[in-house]
Amino acid sequence: MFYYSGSHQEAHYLYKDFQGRRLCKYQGSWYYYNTLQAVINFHNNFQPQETDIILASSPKSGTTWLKALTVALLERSKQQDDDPLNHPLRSDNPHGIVPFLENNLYLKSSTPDLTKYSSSPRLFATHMPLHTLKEGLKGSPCKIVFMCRNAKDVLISMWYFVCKYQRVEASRSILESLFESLCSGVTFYGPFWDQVLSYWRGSLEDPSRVLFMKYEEMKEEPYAQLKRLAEFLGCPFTEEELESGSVDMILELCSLRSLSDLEINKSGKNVNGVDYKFYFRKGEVGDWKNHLTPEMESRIDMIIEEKLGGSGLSF
Ligand SMILES: Nc1ncnc2c1ncn2[C@@H]1O[C@H](COP(=O)(O)OS(=O)(=O)O)[C@@H](OP(=O)(O)O)[C@H]1O
Repeated sequence: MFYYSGSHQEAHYLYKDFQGRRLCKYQGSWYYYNTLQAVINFHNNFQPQETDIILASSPKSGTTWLKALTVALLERSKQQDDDPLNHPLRSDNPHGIVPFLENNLYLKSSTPDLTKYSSSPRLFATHMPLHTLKEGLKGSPCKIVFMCRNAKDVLISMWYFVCKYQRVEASRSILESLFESLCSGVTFYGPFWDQVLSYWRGSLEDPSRVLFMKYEEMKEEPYAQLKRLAEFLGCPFTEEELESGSVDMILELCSLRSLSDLEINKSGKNVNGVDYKFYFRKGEVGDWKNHLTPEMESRIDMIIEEKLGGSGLSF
């Protein structure tokens, strides 16, 4: 058992993930040890600004897409020239532009280059649940956007990602291990349901501060959802922009096909050495139907009913 003495909270090494890596529980969520250290660093060192924007999500829920869309929205007022080739999304992956708050590489630095969006508003991302995020924000009223995705598609997306990253075949046994972890709640940043519910409730309590978005709705009605995001962030599209097709241009720039076609996303890597191309796959709703057995489907459905029933949130 591991006791984290630098905090009033206890963190226990209680479980191992499907690869045998130890996970510690902290404030109700499971972290690898190095991420837990980064969360503590965030709590201790982060200096929020009121205008900061935090993009939150569960892993494999559309984080890359949300980052790209938000960068593109904010870039409208920052672009110094009209040359589309100078757009930051053409020379860097969204993960290179919007750093995670729980990233030791940034937060341990004595002169932290926290974000390429270092002028107001700064942009950050996180997979932490809302209560853990709020502790580091220290009462700052910054805006938080959460992207949620159907748990079954998240599972399949994670399966493919992990296998590509580990350079192993996407076998049924790995899928079954990930499935068991999802159901037991012992997943990196999990339990999935608790994390999603924290933001769902936060958005109901304070809709001007927490925007709850769904990957499936983004796919279904991208135009309306992008306008919704822009309005929430305080940078709505003007009539002129709407007439000139600005919404569609941003959606096209941030589409999976356009982003994954860029050289940076074909050959680049993130600060942890992960190939950027691994962040792009099919981007489909319902791909789980091709992979989960009826038994797996009904077990997840039962857990969703048990955990989310009565909350008003459904997938
Ligand atoms: N631009 C864009 N549009 C739509 N969908 C996209 C986009 N970029 C990435 N994706 C799909 O999102 C899945 C990866 O999730 P994340 O970006 O949350 O991954 S991560 O948590 O940041 O590692 C993964 O989903 P799956 O295809 O189902 O695996 C990606 O393909």
